[in-house]
Order: sequence, then C-alpha cells, then structure tokens
Amino acid sequence: MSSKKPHAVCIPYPAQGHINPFLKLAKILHCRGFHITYVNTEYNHKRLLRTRGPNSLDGLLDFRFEAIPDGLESSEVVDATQDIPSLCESISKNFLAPFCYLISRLNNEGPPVTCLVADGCMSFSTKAAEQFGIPVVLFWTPSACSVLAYAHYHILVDLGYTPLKDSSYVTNGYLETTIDWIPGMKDIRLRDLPSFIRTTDSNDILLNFMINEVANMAKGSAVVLNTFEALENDVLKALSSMYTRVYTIGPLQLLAQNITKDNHKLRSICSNLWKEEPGCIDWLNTQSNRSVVYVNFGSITVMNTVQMTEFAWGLANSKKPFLWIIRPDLVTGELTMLPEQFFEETEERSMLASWCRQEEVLKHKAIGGFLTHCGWNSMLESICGGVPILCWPFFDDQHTNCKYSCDHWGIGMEIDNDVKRDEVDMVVRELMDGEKGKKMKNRAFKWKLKAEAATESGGSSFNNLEKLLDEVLLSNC
Ligand SMILES: O=c1ccn([C@@H]2O[C@H](COP(=O)(O)OP(=O)(O)O[C@H]3O[C@H](CO)[C@@H](O)[C@H](O)[C@H]3O)[C@@H](O)[C@H]2O)c(=O)[nH]1
Repeated sequence: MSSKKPHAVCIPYPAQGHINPFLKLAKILHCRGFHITYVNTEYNHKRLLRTRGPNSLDGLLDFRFEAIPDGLESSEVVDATQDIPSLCESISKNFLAPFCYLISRLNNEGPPVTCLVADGCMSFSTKAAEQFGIPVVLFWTPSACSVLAYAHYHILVDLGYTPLKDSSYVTNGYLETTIDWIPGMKDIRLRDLPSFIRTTDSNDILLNFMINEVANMAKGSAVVLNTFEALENDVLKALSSMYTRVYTIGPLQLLAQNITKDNHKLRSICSNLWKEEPGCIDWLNTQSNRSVVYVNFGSITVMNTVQMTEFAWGLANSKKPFLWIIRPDLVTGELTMLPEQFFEETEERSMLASWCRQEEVLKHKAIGGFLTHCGWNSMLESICGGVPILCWPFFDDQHTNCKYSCDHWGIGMEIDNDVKRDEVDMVVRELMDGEKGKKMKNRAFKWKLKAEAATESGGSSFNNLEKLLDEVLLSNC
C-alpha cells in the first residue's frame, strides 16, 4: 500500500529532441499521482522563459521546473542548439554536483525525491541515484534500433571497424560493408548505424561519449524507450536479452494525449525552445486533403546554401504545395537569400516559417508527405499522423531511422546526402502521385493504427507503463 507521495525528478539531455518527449513522460507521471520536478539547464530554462513568456514555467503546485548550470563558458542565450560535443563533455564533467545539490534541496523542502527519470545519455544520474538510495529510470529518446546499435559500438571498435583508417573511408564504399552479427538487426550496413562511427579519431568526443553512456545502461533500474512493440519487435527482443528491465511506452505523444486529456493546465505547458510562427495551421486549412509536402529538419540539422538551394528548386520544380520550416540557424556560412525567382514561382502554393507546432501540422489532413532529417520524434510524429516520409538523414541515429523507415517499415524513400534538385523533384512527385507513394501512404496509415492500438487501454505501451510504475517507479513508495 502506497504511503508516501511519489516524487520524480526528470532530467533530459539539454536539446529540443530530448526535452519534448521528457515533458510528455513527466505529464503522464503527474497524471498518475507523481509530484514532478522537471530539470532543464539554466540556458534552456532562460530560452523557454524568453520564448514562452515569463510565467510559462510556473507549472502547477506539484509540477515544478528547476534549472542547473550547463558548465559551458558562453552563457549568452541565442536561438540555436548549443554545440553538441561541448554539451556532452560538460555533462560528463560538470552535472553531477549541481544535480545532487538540487536533490538534497528538494528533499529538505519536501516531498522527498523517490525516483529519478534521467536521459539515457546522462550516466551521472546513476551515481546520484546510488547516493540517495532511489531508483533511476534511464529514458533513451532515440529509436530502439539505434540504441541497440550504440550498445554494439564497443565491439565495432574492438573489431577495428571504427575509427576509420582515414577520411576517404567515408566516401570510398567502405560504409557499404554489411554488419550481420548484431542480434535483432538484419540487412544492416555500416552506413546505417548511428554516424558517430564515421570518425578517424580514436579520441572522438561523441563516439567515446556514447560508448561510455551505453556501458552505464545496465546500472539503471530500468530502460525506457519511446517506441512500441509492433514497430521494433526484433530489436526489442535483442535489447531485452541484454538488459533486465526494458519498457516501451511510445509513442509518448499518443499515450500522453490519452492520459492527460482532461488536464487542461498541464496540456498547456509547452517545451518549444523556438517561438512558433502563427499561420501555419490557418494556411493548411486552405489546402486540399493530403496535398501538401511538409519540410522540416528538426532542431540540430544544419546545411550549406548549396544544399538549401537544391531543396528549394526541387520543391519548386515538383509543382506541389509545401510548408517549409526554415529555422534561423538552419543554414551555415554566409546566409544568402533564396533567389527572387523561387519566391515568384512558389508563393501561391507555399508557406515558409521559422518554427511551427509540428505535432499539429503532422496531424493535419492537408499533409501528404514529410521531408525530414529522420530525428526520432519527427519519425514518430509522422507515424502518429499516418504520413509517409522522404528521408535526408543528417547525423547520429537518423541514418538508422532512415534505413528502418525505407526497408523495414516501408514508409520512407531516401534522398542522397549530396542533394540535387532533380532527385528532390522526382521523389516528391513519386511520394505525392506515384504508385510507390500510394503504398507508402497505406503502410503509414497501418502504422498509425498500430501506434494507436499500443497506447490505448490494454495496448502494449499502455500496459508497459503500468508495469514500469509497479515494478520500478513506485517500488519504494
Ligand atoms: O518547427 C518545428 C521543428 C521541430 N519541432 C519539434 O522538435 C522536435 C525535434 O525532434 P527530432 O525530430 O527528434 O529532431 P532533433 O531535434 O534533431 O532531435 C535530436 O534528438 C532525437 C531524439 O533523441 C534524435 O533522434 C535526433 O537524431 C537528434 O538530432 C520534435 O518533437 C518536433 O515536433 C517543432 O515542434 N517545430
């Protein structure tokens, strides 16, 4: 019988693609009776206050936001994702002390902290959990297939696949090498694995960071994944044979929608670090069903002006309506404007904006396809909307997600990294009008139904949440 109020401290990796699914999980736990402390870095806390307004993080009486320093030198808050390798280094070196200090303070203020929900790649949290004698759930925000791949990084190093002998190995066909020995992963090439292996440096920060973080996975009380059993069955079986408690509770978007639907205050708390431009949904309302190509490369992808221009002309030449989100920090180097002729040709059938409410966009009936970088949240949000995708993976797990979407789930078509306008034009037309596009749409719709089934009462993700609560998160209450 429960006696003390459960209090979960949730700490995501400090980037948009982690903050979003964490907030959903925190809201679910709150609806299941938890006092929540949600911890951002001071940098992201300031960004949220600036973007969402000074009272936006007031939360509720028992849903609080706190912040810890990120340990980086520059503290000027700008609308851009911070440098990922610097963040990873700082997390390993600097986060444990302020995090433990925060937990002590929360314990003094009450109610005492009963469990931690920490990002899978924030291994310091297991030390904190040990110090305070409480369980820690490690929530990995990428797909299960990429987590399984990270878990084999150390073997790839031992066998000499990575670091690469020299940089020509990225382009000389070496990445086509088949990797047929990872249990649960079929038909995989080196190029399909998360891209931190594409380094020539044995001291590469991101490769070594991931190897260390994943080595810590068994030290947590449980592993939580934002996916569902039907989608990644073989991979999940392999992960479950490696780690004792693995819980899939996704798509969190749908589970949170089901569980939080009557809590309006909670639903209004939003974690977008960029301010949404108004008008995207109004514009979509003027478009025909399934007619619009939605283009968005998430919060970290950057591209050069040549790539940007190729995408622009590919979209223009396809003659399809499109909604293109161009983040202020999307283009690197000298930001040249797209040519006037592009605007003249497309203005009647396009909308450009700097940020939008993506989940709402992908649920809109006007959307027919999604050109994406394959970040895991974007992939899941597309599945929840029943929308097929065009994949232009940028880095990390996005390559693995791309491979699975194209070859295992049948909902994606890949665009070459060296993007050319003719290819963009061709795949957009195929997606929107072609036979292959039609099949992809049907499959995307079937995955949407399976995602809904998983998150409804009695579905696998719904049941796994109950198990996670009973077996781990409420185990000491
Ligand atoms: O205009 C926009 C753009 C993005 N988003 C949201 O921002 C999130 C972006 O997440 P994701 O699609 O996963 O992309 P990244 O921001 O690139 O995510 C990082 O984190 C993911 C989860 O770990 C990884 O899969 C990615 O590779 C990694 O780059 C999603 O929830 C989107 O709905 C918006 O709401 N509006």
